[in-house]
Amino acid sequence: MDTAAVEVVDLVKRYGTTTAVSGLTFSARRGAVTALLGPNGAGKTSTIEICEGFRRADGGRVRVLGLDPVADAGALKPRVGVMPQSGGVPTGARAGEWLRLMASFHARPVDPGLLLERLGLTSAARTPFRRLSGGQQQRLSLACAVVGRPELVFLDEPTAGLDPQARMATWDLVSALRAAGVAVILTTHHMEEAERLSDHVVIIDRGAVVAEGTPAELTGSRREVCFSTAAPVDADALLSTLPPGSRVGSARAAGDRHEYVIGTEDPEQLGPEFLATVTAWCASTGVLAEDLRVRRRTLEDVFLELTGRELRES
Ligand SMILES: Nc1ncnc2c1ncn2[C@@H]1O[C@H](COP(=O)(O)OP(=O)(O)OP(=O)(O)O)[C@@H](O)[C@H]1O
Repeated sequence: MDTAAVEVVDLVKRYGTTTAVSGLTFSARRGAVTALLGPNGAGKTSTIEICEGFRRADGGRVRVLGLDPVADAGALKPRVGVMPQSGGVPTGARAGEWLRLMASFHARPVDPGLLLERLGLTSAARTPFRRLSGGQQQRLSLACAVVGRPELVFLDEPTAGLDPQARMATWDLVSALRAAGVAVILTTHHMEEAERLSDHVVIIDRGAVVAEGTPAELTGSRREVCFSTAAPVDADALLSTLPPGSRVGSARAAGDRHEYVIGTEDPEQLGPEFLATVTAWCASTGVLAEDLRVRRRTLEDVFLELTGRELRES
């Protein structure tokens, strides 16, 4: 079948006078990871909860596996896994027992013991949900979402608050789901998570899509030269020694340092010679460029350029 896993067209969601989602359109392919990336309050959870059938839209059209998430909820339930941002498990339920119960509702579940092991939860199998750490609760919730071998899973902020090891385990599981042909839709405000995991990134701000594409399409596979100095430098003078199309991406004071980002319009231009020209100019003007490096443009940079604001929480 060729239909998208999820199709959202002109979605609108209001809470009283707040418009949380205002005309949002995107689609997510089967067998691919789609990330909804945006800052807090961008409308990601509202969107995903409408797709899950938990909330009703005030406008627009949503199809999940070709069906209506509210009218066809019964048909979708066994085919779709949901990991909410929090909750979903009774506080007194023991982790292992709850997961086995969830598995029993499905015709061909994953072995709950293996899933617990994979997510580092084996030693917590007999612990009631309320006694699990926040990270363990999240991983149990993820296990519940995938135990029934769904065709599509929604993961709302799956790694928020996880330690690096648990985050890796979650990322590995998402990659394995994708390899098994599952469509994964996740929300995140971590650009690294979106970049590392996703085939398709939908950048959302104030309830609407501001850009979308593969991580490489969005960042343009661009590189930039960054460095910092103790005193301000004449960036225009530096630019005059660089090839046409070079530009100062940013020049700003950060504490008692001055930080510079130099880029090019044509990604091919930023090679070894470009870097040598920067360092030669620094040498000729007596500037010590500290923390000098060539880095790839990130989704964070893209978001900043598009909205003038930072993606990360302050
Ligand atoms: N139940 C609700 N009642 C009133 N306002 C709400 C409700 N849920 C969300 N909002 C508001 O709608 C906007 C979008 O919220 P939403 O949770 O969808 O964004 P988000 O991108 O998922 O943010 P976060 O990363 O913080 O979860 C915010 O301004 C939020 O305060």
